[in-house]
Amino acid sequence: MSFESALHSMQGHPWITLIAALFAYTTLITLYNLTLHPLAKVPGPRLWVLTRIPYIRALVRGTFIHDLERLHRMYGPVLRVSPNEVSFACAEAYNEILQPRPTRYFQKDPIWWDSLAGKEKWVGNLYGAAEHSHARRFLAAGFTPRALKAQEPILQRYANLLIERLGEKIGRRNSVTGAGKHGADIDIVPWMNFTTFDIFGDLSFGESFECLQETQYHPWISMMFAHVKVASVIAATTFYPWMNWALMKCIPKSTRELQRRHHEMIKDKVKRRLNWELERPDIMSYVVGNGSEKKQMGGMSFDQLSTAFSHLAIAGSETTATALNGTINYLVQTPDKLGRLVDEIRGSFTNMDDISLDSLRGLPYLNAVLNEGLRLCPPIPWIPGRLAPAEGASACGYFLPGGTHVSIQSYTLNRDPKYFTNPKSFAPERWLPECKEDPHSLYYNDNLKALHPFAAGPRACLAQNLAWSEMRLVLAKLMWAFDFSAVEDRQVSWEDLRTYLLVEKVPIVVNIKQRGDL
Ligand code: HEM
Repeated sequence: MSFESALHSMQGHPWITLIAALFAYTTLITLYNLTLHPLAKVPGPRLWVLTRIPYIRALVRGTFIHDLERLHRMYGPVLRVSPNEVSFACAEAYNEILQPRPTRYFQKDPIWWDSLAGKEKWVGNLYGAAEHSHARRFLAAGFTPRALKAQEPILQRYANLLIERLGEKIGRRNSVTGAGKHGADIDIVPWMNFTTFDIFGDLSFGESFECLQETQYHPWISMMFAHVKVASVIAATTFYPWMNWALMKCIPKSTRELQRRHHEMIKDKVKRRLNWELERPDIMSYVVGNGSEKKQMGGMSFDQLSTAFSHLAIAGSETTATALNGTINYLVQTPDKLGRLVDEIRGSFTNMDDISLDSLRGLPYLNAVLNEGLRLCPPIPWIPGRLAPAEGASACGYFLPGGTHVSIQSYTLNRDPKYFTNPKSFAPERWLPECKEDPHSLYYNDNLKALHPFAAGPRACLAQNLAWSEMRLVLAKLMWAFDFSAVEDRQVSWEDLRTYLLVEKVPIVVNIKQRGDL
């Protein structure tokens, strides 16, 4: 049959025509994506290159970082993960993508950042360079080393409260079970979150979330955790507007109402804080001024200020808590490292009250342990959502046409043997200065500069000083006051945890007892 007669016989059969047209379209798109597309030379698995479905499936199932690690190991550090998205697992990407040049600015991708943060803008999702740096300047003053020094009493108060409450819990458990010197098996995950949320609440609103006091999550925090999982699904579907529309329709009215009420609660907290006449060197004071010297709120409206602080609460608490959870989980599974850390802390201080932020900065093993914890358990395991500039740009040797979606896989990179010897082992020693000076050291060739848990460039984490201070203080006081050990049959493998933008919460149960020698 000739082509004309085939066409002729289709007339009067609209379904056949439709199916043939779809088939022809799909074949052309497939051929284009594989051969003529500007990203055709970037390696990647066929199914991912041709459609976004495997990508969305991985996000929804929480296996994204593990799937991408596996694919990067197969295809290399630059990977095409959908028709128009490239994932990078090479250290240069932090510089080439996150450090803007006059002719090259990878802006944040609204697909990701609007779904994560909502339409109301704050520093995390202001896309233009100028508006972002304006907003960041106002907040940054509250996170400088000088500001932190003034905030230290607040950090100390909650670290001490954590030790007190844990001590009570161990005591109560022992009196019930009669376990005495065996201590108690405790899930540390909520405890780390209680502490970091309470610190952030006090530093921002002048009132904690009372988690340590009540030994339970504030309902607002539970809702935020649930939202992060949902946001990951929402972000995944935003690539297909119809899918996103359908999903949004499925969100029950009651959930929207809950969100609205919680937003109102944050507004109330901000309102109360704004009415203070007290001089107080907290984060909010740098934005709104102190006492009678109220400023212009950094040019922000009241709603913007509330939105900013409601996002900061999660950016600033969940991340630090995850790093601590992951680090303690690795520590109890490596008793020799745990012992060395305990010796360093207990050998450096006579009283717990002597432990100060200044003194902790100089403890080499503590800092090495935390760097290693951040390497293996990065609280933000991948830097999602950047867009190649309209004129296109190169990164890690590949040209990316304008509008290409890009991301950096920190989790994959941190476990790459090219950068770290025995990459899956928890080895704080690699961070000690003596390893870098001794060519016989196992870790001499490690590329420590490949680690960027706080990202890089003008949008790098605004509060690295605060995060480091909290992590050092909480870990040091825990090690000073208690003896930790693993609980048989309750060990968690960090590599098995699912990730929905943030790492899933599973109980990390460890044995804690009052230190015996006090
Ligand atoms: C261990 C703890 C923390 C880690 C690993 C961490 C990591 C990061 C990373 C990777 C980014 C960049 C995200 C991106 O651009 O895609 C970021 C941004 C940010 N972080 Fe953190 N963070 C931590 C703690 C905190 C704390 C305690 C706060 C505040 C109280 C905070 C506030 C912010 C803010 C405001 C941004 C956005 C900065 C901007 O867009 O200019 N973070 N953080």
